Amino acid sequence: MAPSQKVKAAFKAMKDIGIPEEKTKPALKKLLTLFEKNWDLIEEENYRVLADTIFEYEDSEAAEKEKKKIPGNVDQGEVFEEAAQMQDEVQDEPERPLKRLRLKHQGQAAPSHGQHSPSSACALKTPKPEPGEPEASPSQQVRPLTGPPQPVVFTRNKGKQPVSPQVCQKDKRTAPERTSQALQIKEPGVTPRQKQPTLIIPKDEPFTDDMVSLEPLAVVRPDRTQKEVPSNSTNPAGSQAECVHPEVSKSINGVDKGLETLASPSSEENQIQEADVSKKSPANIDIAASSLGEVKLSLSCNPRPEANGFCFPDLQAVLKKVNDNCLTKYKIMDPEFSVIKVMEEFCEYAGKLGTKVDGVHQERADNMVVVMDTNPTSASNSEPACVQSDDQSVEKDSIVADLNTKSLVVVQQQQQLNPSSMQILDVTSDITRGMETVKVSLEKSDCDSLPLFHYITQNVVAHKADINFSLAQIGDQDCCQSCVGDCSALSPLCNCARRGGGESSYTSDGLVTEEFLDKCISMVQNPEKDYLVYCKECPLERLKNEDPDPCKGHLKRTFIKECWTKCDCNKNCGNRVVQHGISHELQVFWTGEGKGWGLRTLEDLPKGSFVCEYVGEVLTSSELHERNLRESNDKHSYAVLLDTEWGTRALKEAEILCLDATVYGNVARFINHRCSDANLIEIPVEVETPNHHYYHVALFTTRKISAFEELTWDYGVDFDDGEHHNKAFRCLCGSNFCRNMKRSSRSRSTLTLQ
Ligand SMILES: C[S@@+](CC[C@H](N)C(=O)[O-])C[C@H]1O[C@@H](n2cnc3c(N)ncnc32)[C@H](O)[C@@H]1O
Repeated sequence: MAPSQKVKAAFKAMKDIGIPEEKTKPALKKLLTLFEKNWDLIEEENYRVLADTIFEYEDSEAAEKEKKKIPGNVDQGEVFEEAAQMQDEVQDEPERPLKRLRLKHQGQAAPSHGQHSPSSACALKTPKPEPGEPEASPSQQVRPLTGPPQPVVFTRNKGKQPVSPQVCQKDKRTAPERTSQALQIKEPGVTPRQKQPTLIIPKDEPFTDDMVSLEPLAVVRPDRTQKEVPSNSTNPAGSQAECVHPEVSKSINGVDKGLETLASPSSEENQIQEADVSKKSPANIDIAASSLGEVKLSLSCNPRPEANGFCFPDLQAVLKKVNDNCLTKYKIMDPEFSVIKVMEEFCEYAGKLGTKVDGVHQERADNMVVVMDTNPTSASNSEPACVQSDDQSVEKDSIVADLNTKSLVVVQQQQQLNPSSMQILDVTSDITRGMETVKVSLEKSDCDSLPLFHYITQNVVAHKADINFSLAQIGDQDCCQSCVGDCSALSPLCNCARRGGGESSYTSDGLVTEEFLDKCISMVQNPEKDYLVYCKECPLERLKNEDPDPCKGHLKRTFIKECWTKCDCNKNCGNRVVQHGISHELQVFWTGEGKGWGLRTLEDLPKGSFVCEYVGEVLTSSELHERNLRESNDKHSYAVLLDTEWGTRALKEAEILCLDATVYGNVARFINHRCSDANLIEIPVEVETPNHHYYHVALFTTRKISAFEELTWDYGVDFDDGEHHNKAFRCLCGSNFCRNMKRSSRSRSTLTLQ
């Protein structure tokens, strides 16, 4: 062929692959000079060397342009756009395969694609088709690419051998998987003998659930103008034998929406918290966490700027170097120190701080106190019949009575309470942990010293307290089976309402009637008058002394009888108040008056309002006595004595019941004492029992109370009873009628804080 025809043929070959004449011309000139017009060399492999030369010109032009760009101004979006563009080019420009082929020569990203093109300089192996891997057919010229740009790894072409991309060794997928991702690019006009190389683009790492559920917490990126670097591999340092994938960080990818980003300040903006660090930073650190506790820590190590390529060195060697460095640099004395241990600790603390207990994250510890799930009494006693209505499961077999939600629950002892099982309680918002229908907040100050206790909403029976009862015990006279609707509005009164002294105890507003209330107040304030009964041999005195003192007298109280399960009236009947629980906003606060914590109302309360029940463990007076002997050092006392059927017969100690709110209690355990003119009064309320052996201690307002007033209750403490094993506190109630100052010889009330 004449030289002019050879030139024409060269132009045509280039034109076929989309290269215009003006680009071909200088390259061809250069080659003719270089090869001394040896056209064979130029024509070889369908003018391969010519195409390469043209691309080299192109690339050096692009490199020139790159140099003019200001480094560091590339954002993640751009990076991705460019990377995605590169993929698009693979898809959209099959007519320019040689450009891709040329990349493998360099082992680096083409400057025209920016510094973000994935590449590796250490991929030197000749391609080995995977066993069973079918060769891509010409029809597979373009494969649809999804997701981030993937690395294409090439073997270096020495001399004039056809170059082929090599599947990275890291790609351990099965042959069929790879096949489906294979991309063959056919150069136009290529004869079978001149078969073009097949570009095999490694598939994405298998897309697993854990990847989906990971979201970057923080992306610490150094200079983005630096080259994307390969991630880890355990190749020996300096080995050029194997290549590694330049990973495309999922954090850059910006996928995985809707996943938990713990450290992200804003969930609206792509949930990536990004910290720019010095351009000289040697690493990218991505930390991603899922709500399942998985944490993915991704370190991308940037090679030194002068590096021409990068292969990850021996991981052990790196770890050793870091360990040694830490030991000296941070003056760590422990020779056992290791970076891996630090990472384990990272996981440990992430687990601890991220663990939800009772729906509350532990990291919100500022506002929390730890409630220790312990009950020394229960733990020290192996009696099987313990009652617990806290959030522990209830064994049906052991329920003594079929009770409604607000009544006593008797269950088999579930387990010994373990002091190590801690509960986190967000006490500032609600010390009841949602157990009451209203929140009981805690004023934030000094909440650390809030005593540890189990919040319960109804009494629980301790070991020996004998309060077995059943529906069968409730006779027709003890309930209202023919009532419909609201019993408090009935005339004549129903059986239940009448039991409160012939008058209805409640108004239609759910307040204790004025008359009933005044009677109760008078009873407590002037007990000597009419309401005391005396035992021949007082069991309480017997507990204190073998040679008992004479009975000091017990109040003969007036009870409220509420309708209950066996009654046919409406569940919202006006004769059901206490059983519905707390309905006013209350707050536990630090009194700062030497009395410790106290309770106050956050809303105005009219006279006769039900505030709360005094709830605790039901135990016998002898059990309480033993308990007090054992734990005599407690700062505060939380036990009250229940009245019983005093005067009707000789009572045994086991029949006298007490409520102890030391370990299990409700908000009432914070109510402080005030002598005589307290703004609350306790009224015994009969709900599920037809007798007065066991009942509910309900606290009602004695007058109108303004919001933020402290709620107080006259415990009926006899400050002169020096013989009592549990010394009464020095009263700081501030009342003009304080018995502690006057040392009055008032008789001991039947409801006495022990
Ligand atoms: C049922 S607790 C009341 C809540 C208690 N203030 C607290 O911080 O847990 C009863 C204890 O509170 C203290 N207390 C109650 N009223 C008091 C008063 N008027 N003067 C001094 N201390 C009082 C006593 O230590 C008493 O044993």
